[in-house]
Amino acid sequence: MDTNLPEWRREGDELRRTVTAPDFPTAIRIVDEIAVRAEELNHHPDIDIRWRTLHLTLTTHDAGGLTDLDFTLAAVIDDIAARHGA
Ligand SMILES: C[C@H](O)[C@H](O)[C@H]1CNC2=NC(N)=NC(=O)C2=N1
Repeated sequence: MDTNLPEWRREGDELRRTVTAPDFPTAIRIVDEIAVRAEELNHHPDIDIRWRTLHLTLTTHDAGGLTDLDFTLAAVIDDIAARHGA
């Protein structure tokens, strides 16, 4: 990555990251915290929940590609995940 986001991979116009939480309730708490911050930023990830594993995809639909908001939200998600031991 060209930014300091080693957990994320770039696939076309998207950033993707997998988060593995310690257990399912923690995974849901992570999603809930992401939801709060996503609303504040008015920027929303696609989230696929599989037991304690979250597959997150970021892109800016309005722009048809990646913008600063995607990289900002990626860093926010990294912080939330780290605080939950994920
Ligand atoms: C109208 C509103 O600002 C847009 O629909 C926002 C909402 N959240 C969004 N989230 C994401 N990931 N991409 C967008 O383009 C986007 N657009």
